[in-house]
Order: sequence, then structure tokens, then C-alpha cells
Amino acid sequence: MKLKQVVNGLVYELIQGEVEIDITGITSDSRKIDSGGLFVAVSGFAADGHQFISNAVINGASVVIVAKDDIVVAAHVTVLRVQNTRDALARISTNYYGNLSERMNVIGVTGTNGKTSITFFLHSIFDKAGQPLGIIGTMGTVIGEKKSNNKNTTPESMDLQEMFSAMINSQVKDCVMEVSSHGLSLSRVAYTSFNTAIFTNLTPDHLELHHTMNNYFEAKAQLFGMTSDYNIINMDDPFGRVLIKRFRNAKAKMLTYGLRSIADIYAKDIVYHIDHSVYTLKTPKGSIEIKVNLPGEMYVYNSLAAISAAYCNEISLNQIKDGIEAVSKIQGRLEVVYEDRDNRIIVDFAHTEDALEKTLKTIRPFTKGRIILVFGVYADNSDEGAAKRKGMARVASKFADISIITTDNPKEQDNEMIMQDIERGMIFFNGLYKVVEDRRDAIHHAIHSSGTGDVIIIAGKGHESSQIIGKASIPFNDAEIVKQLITKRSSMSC
Ligand SMILES: CC(=O)N[C@H]1[C@@H](OP(=O)(O)OP(=O)(O)OC[C@H]2O[C@@H](n3ccc(=O)[nH]c3=O)[C@H](O)[C@@H]2O)O[C@H](CO)[C@@H](O)[C@@H]1O[C@H](C)C(=O)N[C@@H](C)C(=O)N[C@H](CCC(=O)O)C(=O)O
Ligand SMILES: Nc1ncnc2c1ncn2[C@@H]1O[C@H](COP(=O)(O)OP(=O)(O)OP(=O)(O)O)[C@@H](O)[C@H]1O
Repeated sequence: MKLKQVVNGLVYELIQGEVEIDITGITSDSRKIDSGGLFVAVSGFAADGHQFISNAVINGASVVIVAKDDIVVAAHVTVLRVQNTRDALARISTNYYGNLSERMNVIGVTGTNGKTSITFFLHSIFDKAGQPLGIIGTMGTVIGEKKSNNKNTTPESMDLQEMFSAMINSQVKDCVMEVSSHGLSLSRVAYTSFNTAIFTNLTPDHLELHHTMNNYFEAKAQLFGMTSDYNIINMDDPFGRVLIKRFRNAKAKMLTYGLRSIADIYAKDIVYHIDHSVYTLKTPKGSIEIKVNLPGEMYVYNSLAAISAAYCNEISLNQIKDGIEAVSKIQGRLEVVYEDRDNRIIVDFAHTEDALEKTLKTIRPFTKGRIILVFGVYADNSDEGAAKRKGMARVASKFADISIITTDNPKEQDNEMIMQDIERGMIFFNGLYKVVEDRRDAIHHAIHSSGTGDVIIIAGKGHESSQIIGKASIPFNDAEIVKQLITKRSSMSC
């Protein structure tokens, strides 16, 4: 493609070379450049892409986009300077693939918790309506029968536009994607056209990036100014109500959901069971009974969010009901990975204070014995990280009977410091706890110390298939470990 076409709409200064040349591809990673490719130098959190320009040129880059002055690049390379290279990457990626989101129906889901299950509910509903729906999110990308892993919940702009292209090539024109605050703040979804946006809730998370709840909220709020058709908002959430006020008169129509009749779409007469909930769905077009095969209020909310988007897409109430009811479980989301007469073991992805509290409160009414919680936390060395560790300890102390503090994904943080901080929190909040650093040993300890009627909740890693310690990614899946330990226990007792 001609560089001139690729940079259409981009505000830039031509430092050297010319734009009437062909390029073979775009990347912001010098290690991935092909001969004749365009390299965008991004200043990141760990490294500065400007330092890799000469590598990119050695690897074949014929065009470089920079944000800094005084960058010396080989004379045969075209160099453009822009204000913000992340934004430029999004602009040129969108051009390169032909602005595909404009030809698609894109539903963006944002909020701290619940995004993944909403995408799964919607996928199932669209399936019942005979419309293939692509998914992009934490659990990967789904296009028809094809599934692939994602490095990020919301992929880098170049990867995102490539995914849209793969969807179009597979005749998938409807897409639901999780839109993280990182995705919005780091321009990963800039220039993507969203038809619909969904807001779930906002509670403390990712404060190492945003520092304040207000900044975090403002990052999320951007999505609702990017929509053409509908903004769907949880009106029971305080931040949801701020969005309702702010976007009431926006171009996109507003649809609210919640548990009270003032919402456009709401749930009435909810009955909670150990493994499902039943409620009457109320919509402006009528009512229908819904069974959600995941327990607790949070999945009533998540189902309502998905239902609201399906409703805006004119899917019938019967198809909506069939779609929600066809989701029997979601990996790592209150997933019962073992059950016998005496005990249940549940794996859940709760990795924020609010998610952990909701998970423990959901399980409590159905627990005859104790709740034994296995958890750790990823939180960096900032004040915000310290607050997260203390907050998780507060919830564990208050809502579990005993907690086994262990390793989550410490990444490059000091795990000893993380666990000591959680321990300090447990002491502060008077929680009963034990520290077992190795996660497998911690799960083993929980199983072996459990008695009749106890429920074990292993929180924080849900579906994840590896544990990230330092730079190493070690295969590890909570459900799999439980299976191994239980098998070992039963073979020993034979
Ligand atoms: C903190 C953070 O968000 N980091 C993301 C960010 O990395 P970065 O820009 O800081 O990259 P960097 O490593 O500093 O490198 C800077 C630049 O130099 C380039 N480089 C680097 C080395 C080299 O040899 N050559 C080269 O060109 C890199 O390609 C990059 O363009 O941009 C990368 C590309 O988009 C992301 O993959 C990466 O996500 C990391 C893996 C991450 O963990 N991110 C998390 C915090 C995140 O984004 N989470 C959200 C929300 C999750 C949720 O709540 O569900 C998400 O959407 O995933
Ligand atoms: N509506 C909700 N409100 C609060 N907590 C929730 C809600 N839905 C799910 N959770 C909790 O949050 C955890 C993560 O859920 P889910 O993966 O759907 O969220 P997410 O928004 O996709 O998060 P992430 O972007 O971190 O993957 C669940 O395992 C559960 O403990």
C-alpha cells in the first residue's frame, strides 16, 4: 500500500524521504518488522521504541514514525514526526486495513468487572439468533470456530485492526470486545467505530496507571463518546449514574439496566440458587423468565447487560432467553472444579476487592461449613499497589473464615513484599490466615485442612494457564492443580 494512503488524516511533519512509496506492513516492534515495513517508535513503560529505530532499519524498515526531535535515521529511510506515536499507530493501522470497524457492528464492553462473561452471554445469544459474533477479550479472540490467545484484553491498535480484518474475511460482521482502561488510555481503540458501548461497574483497579478513581473513570468514559447507536449503562452503579447524566443527550441512544423498575431493562422476582438464578426479565417490549446458570447477583447484572445489547440489536426475547440459558459455565468464573458430599472447590478470577467481596458473598449463603480462601494479589510497588494489598486482606478477613495467602502473578514485583503486606493487612483486620508461598502447596493445604461442609475458593487466576514469576511464564492452572491433588488424595486413600 502507498504510504500516502496509510497516513491519510494523520497530522505529521515530513523530516526526510517521501510519502509516494509503498510499504509492506506496520509494526511498533522492531523485532517484527519486514523488509519495506513501517516502524512506529512508541515510548513505553519498560522501554523506548526510539532506541530500537536502528534495529528496525537493519531489519528492513523503510519508513519510521517518531515523536521525538533530533532522531538520526539512515538517509534512505523516510521519517515522519508526529505528536503522539500511539495515536499515529492507531490512525495508520485503521487506514491500512480500510477502516473496517465502520463496516461492522462493534459492541464495546467496559467497566472493572463482568466484561468477559458479558461477551460470552452475547456470543451465545447471537448464536441462537443465527448471527455469528466475534469476541475479543481476556480469554482470547474467537472468530467462528477459531480461537486464539491475546497478549492483552484490549489488543494493540495494529493487532485489533488485523482481528477486524480476520473477522470480515470469515464473514463475521458483528463483534463484541472488552475495552479496558489501558486500551482507551493507550489509544489501542482510537479510530475504531463503536455502534454500542456497555458499562458494567467501576471499583478500584489499575490505579498504578490512573492514580485516582476519577482518572480511571474518565478513561472508561471516553468509550461512550465514541458510539453511534447505543450507550448501555448499569444505573445501579454510582459511576454509571454519572455516565447517564453526561451522555443523556449524546448521538447514541441511552438504555439503562439494573435491578429496579426505573431502569429500561431490569430483573424482577430474582431467586438465587446454589448454581443458578432465576428472574423475570422486564423490557419495554415485554417480559420473559430467565435462568442464568451462574450464581449470584453479579451474574444477574452481567446477563442484563448482555440482554440489553441483544435487545438493541433487535434479537427476540425468546432467542435472548435461549442464549442466556445455553451458557452453562464459564471457565474460571465461579467454576466448581470439584464437588463431593462434603466439599466444593471453586476457581474464580476475582482479582479486585469488589470482585472478591461479591464472590465470597455469593457463596456464603450456600456454605454449611467454612469458606477457605486461597488468594494472592498482583500489585506493584506504588502507594496504589499497597492499598490494593491491604484492601484484598480486608475483604478476605471479613468475608472468608480462613485465608491461605499465596502467590498470584507477581511478575517482576517482589513477591515476599507482596505477601508480607497482605499478611500485615490480615493482622490489621483480624483475619485468620496462613501463608503458603507456593500456590500448589497452598491449594494442597486448603484441601487437606478442609472439613465437612467447607467450601474452598481459589481466587485471582481463574482460567489462566500460567503463572508469571519474574519474566518466566510457568504452566499453571488452578483447576488442573485441584484435579491432580484430588486424584492423588483418592489414590492414596484406596
Ligand atoms: C503496562 C502496559 O500496558 N504495557 C503494554 C504496553 O507496553 P509498552 O508500550 O510499555 O512497551 P515497552 O515494553 O515499554 O516497549 C516500548 C516499545 O518498544 C518496542 N520495542 C521493544 C523492544 C524491542 O526490542 N523492540 C521494540 O521495538 C515495543 O514493541 C513497544 O512498542 O504496550 C504493549 C503493546 O500494546 C502491551 O502489550 C503492554 O501490555 C503489557 C503486557 C501488560 O501487562 N499490560 C496490562 C497492564 C494491560 O494492558 N492490561 C489491560 C487490562 C487488563 C484487564 O483488566 O483485563 C489490557 O487491556 O490487557
Ligand atoms: N458484575 C460484577 N460485579 C462485580 N464483580 C464481578 C462481576 N462480574 C464478575 N465479577 C467478578 O470479577 C471476576 C472477573 O470477571 P470478568 O472476567 O467477567 O471481568 P472482566 O471485566 O472481564 O475483568 P478483566 O478485564 O480483569 O478480565 C469474576 O471472576 C468475578 O469474581
